[in-house]
Amino acid sequence: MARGTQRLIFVALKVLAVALALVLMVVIIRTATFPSYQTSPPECKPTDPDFIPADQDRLARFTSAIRFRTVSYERGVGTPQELSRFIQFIRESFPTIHGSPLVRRQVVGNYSLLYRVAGSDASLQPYMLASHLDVVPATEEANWEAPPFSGQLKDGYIYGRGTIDIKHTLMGCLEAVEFLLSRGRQPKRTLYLAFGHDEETGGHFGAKVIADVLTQQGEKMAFILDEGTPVGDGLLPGVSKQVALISVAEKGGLQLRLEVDEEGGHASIPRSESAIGILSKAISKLEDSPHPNMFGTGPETRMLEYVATEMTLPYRMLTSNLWLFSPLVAWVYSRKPQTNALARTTTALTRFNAGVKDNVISPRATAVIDHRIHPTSSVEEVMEFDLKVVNDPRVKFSVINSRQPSPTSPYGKDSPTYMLLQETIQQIFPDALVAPTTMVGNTDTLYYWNLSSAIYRFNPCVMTSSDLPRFHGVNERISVKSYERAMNFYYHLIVNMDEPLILKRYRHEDDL
Ligand SMILES: CCCCCCCC/C=C\CCCCCCCC(=O)NCC(=O)O
Ligand SMILES: [Zn+2]
Ligand SMILES: [Zn+2]
Repeated sequence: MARGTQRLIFVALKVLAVALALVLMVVIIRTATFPSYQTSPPECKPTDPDFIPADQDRLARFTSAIRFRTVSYERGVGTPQELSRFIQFIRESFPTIHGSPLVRRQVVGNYSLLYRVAGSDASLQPYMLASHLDVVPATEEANWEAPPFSGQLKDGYIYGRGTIDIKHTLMGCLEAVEFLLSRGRQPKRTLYLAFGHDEETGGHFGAKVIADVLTQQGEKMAFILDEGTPVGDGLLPGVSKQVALISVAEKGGLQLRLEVDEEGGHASIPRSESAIGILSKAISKLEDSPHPNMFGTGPETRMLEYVATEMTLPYRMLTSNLWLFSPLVAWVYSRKPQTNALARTTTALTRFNAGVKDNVISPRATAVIDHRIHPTSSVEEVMEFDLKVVNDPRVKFSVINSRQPSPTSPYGKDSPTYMLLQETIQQIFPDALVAPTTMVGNTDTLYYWNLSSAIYRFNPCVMTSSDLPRFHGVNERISVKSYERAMNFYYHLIVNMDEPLILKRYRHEDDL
C-alpha cells in the first residue's frame, strides 16, 4: 500500500476515534444531567380531615352502580330501560347534589347526564370532568370469578363490568362533589360533569349531543378530563416505579369494511379463486404490512423522557439520548403490542364473514379492519396506504367509521392545567411518576375538541400488564383501595382548581 494511502487511513481512523469519543462524551453528559420532570406535592393521607373513606355506604353505592346492566351493543342499540333506572338510582343516591341550588342537571339525548356546579367566581373559566354510563357486554360469563353484574366483593376487589371502564370515575366524581357540597363548600370555579350514555359505541347520541348543548350555551372549558390511560405498574420497560400516564393526545380511528363478490356455485366445480380466497389474501397482505413506525414524532417519545431519570442505567442512557438512539428505541417499541400501539397506526382484523354451507362456494366474503391512527398520521393517509397494499380492484373498501387523531393538548411546565393534574395525581399516588402519552383507545373527547384546547385522558387506577386484558375482558375488577383513591383524586382535583391557574416555579424549573 502506498504511503499516501496509509496516511489517509490513519487520519480517517483518528477522526473516527475522536468523533466516537465526542459522541460517547455527549451520551454520558446527557445521561448524567438529564432533567427531572417530577414534582412532590403534599401527600393525601387517610388521616386528613377531608379524606373520603371507602366506607360501607360508598361501597354499597358503587357496587349497586355495577349491578345496572347499562350495556351498549351497536351504534344506536343499547339498554334504554336500564339507563333510565340507572339515572334514577344516581338521582336518589346523591341527595345533596340533586337538592343543591348550586347544581343544574340536564338529561341530554334522553339518557346522558350533564351537571353544572356553579362556582362562586363567575369570572373564572369552567372546567369539565367526563365519564360514561354505559359498558360493553360481558362475554364468557362462566369464566368470571364473580358474575359480571354482581358487584361482588372478593379478596379486597369489587368484580364487575364497568369497575375500571368506567363506573369508578363516574361514581368517583359524584362522590367527590357530594362530599364537597355536603360540607357546605362551594367551588370557586364552575365545574361541569358530563356523562355520556353510548361511549362504547361511538358517543353519537350522548357526548355528541352534550357537546352541542354546551356549544349552544357558548361554553369554553379551561380543561376537560375524561377516561384514559392508567397509573402503570411495570408497563414501562426500565422503570420500576409506577408511572401515571396522562394522555395528551388520542389516536384516530378508521373502521373499514372489505368486500369481495365473485361467482359462487357447487363445491365440486370450483374456479381457481374464490371470494374467500381473494379476501384472505388481501387481509393477509394488510396484516403483513404494518403502517410505518412513527416513534420520535408523538407524545410517546416525551413519555420516556419524562421518566428517564428514574430508569435503570441502560434505559436511562438510551432515553436521555434519543437524538442518537431513536431508531433503536423505535425497534424495541415495535416488539410488544402495548408499545407498538403507541408507536404506529395499528391494524386489527376484527371480523371475517363468509359461507353458509360446507358444499356451497360462497359468492361473497366480508371483513372488518379496525385501524387506530397515530397522532401524526390521518384517515386519508391510512386509506391510501391500505389501497396500495391490497392493490386488487376486486376488493371493495367502504368506510364504516372514521375519526382523525386528536390535536395534542399542552403539557409540561408551560401548561398550568397539566401541572395541576400532575400534582393532584402525585398527591394521591405519591410514589408514582407522571408522564404524558397517547391514548390508544378512543373516548368521548372526540366531540369536545371545540370546547377546550386542554383535553386530558386519565384513569386514576393502578394497573399492571396483567390487568390490561380486564378492559372489555373477563374478570374486570377494582380494588377497594383503588376506588377510594379515585374518589379522593377527583375531590382533590376540584379543591385544587380553586387555586389560580398560573405558571409556577418548580424545583427543576430550569430543566423543564
Ligand atoms: C409503554 C407502555 C405504555 C402502555 C400504555 C398503554 C396502556 C393502555 C392502557 C389502557 C388502555 C386500555 C384501553 C381503554 C380504552 C377505553 C375506551 C374505550 O373502550 N373506547 C372504545 C374503543 O376504543 O373502541
Ligand atoms: Zn370507557
Ligand atoms: Zn370501554
